[in-house]
Amino acid sequence: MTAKTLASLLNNVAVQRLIGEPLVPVQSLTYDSRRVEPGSLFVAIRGQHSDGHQFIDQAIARGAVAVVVDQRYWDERPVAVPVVVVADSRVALAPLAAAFYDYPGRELTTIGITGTKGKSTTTDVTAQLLAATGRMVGMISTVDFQIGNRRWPNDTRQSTPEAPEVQALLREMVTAGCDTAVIEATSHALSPRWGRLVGCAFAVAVMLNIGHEHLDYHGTFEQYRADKAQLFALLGERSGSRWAIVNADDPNHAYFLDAAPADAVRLRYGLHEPADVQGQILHSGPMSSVVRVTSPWGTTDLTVPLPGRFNASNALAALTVALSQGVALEAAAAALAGVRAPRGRMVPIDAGQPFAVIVDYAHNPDSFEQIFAMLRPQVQGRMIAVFGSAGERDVAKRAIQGEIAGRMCDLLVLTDEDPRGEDREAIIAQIAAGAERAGKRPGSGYLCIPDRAQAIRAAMAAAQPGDLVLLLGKGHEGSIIYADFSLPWNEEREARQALAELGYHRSHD
Ligand SMILES: CC(=O)N[C@H]1[C@@H](OP(=O)(O)OP(=O)(O)OC[C@H]2O[C@@H](n3ccc(=O)[nH]c3=O)[C@H](O)[C@@H]2O)O[C@H](CO)[C@@H](O)[C@@H]1O[C@H](C)C(=O)N[C@@H](C)C(=O)N[C@H](CCC(=O)O)C(=O)O
Repeated sequence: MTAKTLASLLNNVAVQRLIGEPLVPVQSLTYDSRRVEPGSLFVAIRGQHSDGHQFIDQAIARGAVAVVVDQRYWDERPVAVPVVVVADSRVALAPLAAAFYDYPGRELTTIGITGTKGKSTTTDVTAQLLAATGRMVGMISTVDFQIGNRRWPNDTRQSTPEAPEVQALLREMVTAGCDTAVIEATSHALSPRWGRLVGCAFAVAVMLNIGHEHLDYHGTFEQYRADKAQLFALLGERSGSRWAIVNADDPNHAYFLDAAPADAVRLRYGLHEPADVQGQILHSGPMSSVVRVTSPWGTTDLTVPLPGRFNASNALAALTVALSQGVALEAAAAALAGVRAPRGRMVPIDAGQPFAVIVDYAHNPDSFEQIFAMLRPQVQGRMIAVFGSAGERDVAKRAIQGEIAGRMCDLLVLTDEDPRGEDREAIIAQIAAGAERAGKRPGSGYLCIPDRAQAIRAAMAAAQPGDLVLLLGKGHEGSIIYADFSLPWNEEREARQALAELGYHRSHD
């Protein structure tokens, strides 16, 4: 980026005082002193573990040309470079970043997707759908980042990264020729306490569903809902057309529509309640579903190559976004039939075998409950689950996972997840204790096979036509961590390999 003056970055920032030269040129922007380079503006943030204000000297030593401090935490100590005192430095980060990167969101059709469940999948599916129908798409999701044809894993440990990362990615998208950005918008990111997505100039806001989650952060359900609804308020940053898209099946949908600017186009999609884009499930299986869609743009039958009714709803959300952006219904339906699940998220593995295989990242009691409850009604045969539990992490959950899986599945194959420094057999024994509580017995109800490759093979060998084999807990992760080494791992590839060994080779799923 070309240098900007400090003063030119402060337009939408609640500045209380500016001490020193306002026209100092700024070459980069960071909230981490360890990433400061000569010419950086360092934004000091008080966090949960440390206070960025303590690293101001370190930042200046590394070449920071100015600092932004939070009036609540700055001790007024003299600083050798210009200082901007703001009301809340965490909140200042997004407007600073948007200004620094020259508001790239305004040059894109920015699409924000929020909800409690299904954000990553819907973000990915929407990006795939728009790309397949001719858009040049960028994406920011928990699993991957994408700019045009380039895709790489999101290693930030955040679903919605901090504002400087978001704005830098959006600028890269513009430079690469993208016209559209699909952004997974978490409640943390949207919360006015953080406001990471301020400045994105959203053209489309999508609400998938609202459950009770993250109440430790938001305090109450009402606050959680209000924080998520910020996405719809952010449509107000956009000049020109904007769309507010909600799931009519969620009882909170009207609340979200109310948060959107009065002139935003409002669209509801739904499988059950009356909606503009109305879906009716004609068939729903463990690996795919067929949905009849009736909409102002016409009627068609949609093949959704993703497991579960829940994904039929997510697909309708993606379809509604595409329709709002002028994609013809038939073209959108054809593109949807070819989408893939994001890496490790409910990925059906179809090599032509007579039983279903799904790879998913589910690795805690909550996600176990959900995935089993969702898939159970769709499985004619038995449900076989392969999973483990992480070493050196939450010990209490192991037996609970075993108990839930024992209650809801027919056969469990207990194996390694990431044993780390712990005894792998001991972890498995703790899971097995939970399975025993649910009435499972070794041999008939559960098998203990620490070697994950062998465990997958044992599950496949046990599967009969109509059964479902669920491979859980690894998802997109690229390794199994042991005490002294990491075993490179690719669950999808391992599943395909195991199926190939049984004689099932079809690869174009
Ligand atoms: C728990 C939490 O909210 N953590 C966030 C927080 O970290 P923290 O409070 O621990 O930061 P800290 O270590 O105390 O440091 C405070 C400040 O000093 C800086 N620092 C620190 C050390 C140093 O040498 N120099 C320096 O400048 C840090 O860069 C930081 O700016 O501040 C960091 C910088 O802003 C965030 O990156 C970090 O997000 C972490 C990675 C995180 O996990 N956040 C979660 C809560 C999150 O954002 N989740 C949402 C939703 C997830 C969901 O829906 O499931 C998401 O969008 O991912």
